[in-house]
Amino acid sequence: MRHHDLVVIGAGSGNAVVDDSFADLDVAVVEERWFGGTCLNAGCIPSKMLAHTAQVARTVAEAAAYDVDAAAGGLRWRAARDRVFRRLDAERDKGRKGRRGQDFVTVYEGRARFTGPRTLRMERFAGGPVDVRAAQVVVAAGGRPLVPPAVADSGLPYETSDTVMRIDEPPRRLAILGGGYIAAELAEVFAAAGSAVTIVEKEQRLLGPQDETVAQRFTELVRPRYDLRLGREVTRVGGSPGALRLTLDDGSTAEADTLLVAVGRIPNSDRLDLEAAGVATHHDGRVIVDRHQRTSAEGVFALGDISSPVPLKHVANREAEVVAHNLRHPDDLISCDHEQVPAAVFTQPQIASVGLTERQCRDRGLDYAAGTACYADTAYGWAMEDTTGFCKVLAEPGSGRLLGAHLMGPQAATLIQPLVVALALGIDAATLARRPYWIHPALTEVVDNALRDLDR
Ligand SMILES: Cc1cc2nc3c(=O)[nH]c(=O)nc-3n(C[C@H](O)[C@H](O)[C@H](O)COP(=O)(O)OP(=O)(O)OC[C@H]3O[C@@H](n4cnc5c(N)ncnc54)[C@H](O)[C@@H]3O)c2cc1C
Ligand SMILES: NC(=O)c1ccc[n+]([C@@H]2O[C@H](COP(=O)([O-])OP(=O)(O)OC[C@H]3O[C@@H](n4cnc5c(N)ncnc54)[C@H](O)[C@@H]3O)[C@@H](O)[C@H]2O)c1
Repeated sequence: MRHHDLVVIGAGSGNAVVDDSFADLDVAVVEERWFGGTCLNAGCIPSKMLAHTAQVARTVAEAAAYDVDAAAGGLRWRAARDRVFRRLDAERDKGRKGRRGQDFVTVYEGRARFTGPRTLRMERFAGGPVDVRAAQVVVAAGGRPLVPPAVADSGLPYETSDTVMRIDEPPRRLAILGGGYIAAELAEVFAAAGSAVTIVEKEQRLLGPQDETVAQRFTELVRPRYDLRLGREVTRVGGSPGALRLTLDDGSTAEADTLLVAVGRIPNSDRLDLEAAGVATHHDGRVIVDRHQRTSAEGVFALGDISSPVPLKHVANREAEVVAHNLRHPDDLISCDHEQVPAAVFTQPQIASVGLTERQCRDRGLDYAAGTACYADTAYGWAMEDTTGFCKVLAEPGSGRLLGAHLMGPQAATLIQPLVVALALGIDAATLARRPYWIHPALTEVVDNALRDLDR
């Protein structure tokens, strides 16, 4: 049996664990699909590159609002897709080649599964299986799209975020199952590319877990753009490939050429024979880790979507830093928390949040105040002719301790960062508003105004 000092399962965020400080060890990385993982190949990065492209198309289409004459020629899908994936596929290949070129790293291309405590079988695509034993293992195998039985059992074709961004033509009619992150972002991409979009979401609002004002206003803003079927689920997928007929739970129907399934993701823990390794999981399939990212099995760590309560890339990256340190420093372990993780939805308008929502404040019985400000009341908001953007800041009355912040509007994902820093460092609302200067007339004034609104 082959021995390695360290085996990393999954070359997404797991790949970031291994740097030159591991060069004195015998390291193995096993990857069954694509170097760079979901983020690079089918997630954050292509979706944002396409979302930005959609935004450019929309800016051109709305240029008249700024007294600019522009000919809206539409989005050339194939060209945009090829531009995006030419770059990203090259990055993937560079990452793979770089790893293969390191003499302290063995790359296994294939699927890993446990056969016992810290022992694994590498089912290689070429060359047959290899059994290995490792002193330490990092499980970073991520997750995959969840496909409900009504779709899976239909025998009809469907797309997921793994495939839809690489299709040859935008569908004339796209139905999206789910109204969360992926639906919100990719609906805009395909609408800009010319698709008529129907969204079927089981809750009454899109982006339900967002702060209630955000979810409500976003849903209303996009209502004229899409055929929204809210509070509905699909009970049957019928028709034929390219001419699908979705039957919803109220008996209504929706016709589509293509169905995109975006109802959440599940961890890949069920494909690793974790029981053999003594690695325990939560009921939802996530690997159980302590705050040092250690699993229930000695010498086995986990990180990213396979274990995280917050399946986002910046969280996976932070966890990878923690694991990289802890592998090398067993007597000086570091940890990460998931308390105040910011998140953004890259839609038009953008959405960003950190900390508690108003509902969470109420559910926890917290006394809180809300300060709000509109983009339309700032000079740069005037420049942008913005009429819908806002910032809401939640704080403890008296102390001004920040509890949460929610923005919807242009550049929200960037504007929220001072609030993220303040929450992380325990800076109260009044200090954040009054101590630093806020550049005039930048969009950041909407954040300053929301903080000052808490005093009124
Ligand atoms: C469409 C989309 C958009 C997103 N946008 C954002 C965003 O804007 N911002 C953000 O923060 N997050 C975003 N995310 C989430 C983000 O992509 C994930 O949180 C992140 O990629 C998780 O990293 P990971 O390393 O845990 O998993 P992954 O990146 O999925 O990596 C896991 C790797 O393990 C491999 N693997 C799995 N099982 C095995 C096995 N048995 N043997 C060998 N290899 C295996 C897989 O092939 C994969 O390459 C998005 C996700 C999607 C789907
Ligand atoms: N900008 C970002 O950070 C970003 C972008 C895309 C994806 N992601 C990550 O990927 C994950 C997966 O994204 P997602 O959009 O698939 O999941 P999601 O959890 O964001 O949204 C899923 C939606 O589907 C609905 N739903 C569930 N079952 C349904 C059913 N049977 N019928 C109709 N609706 C149903 C849910 O109510 C929910 O609104 C996200 O949770 C996030 O972690 C992040």
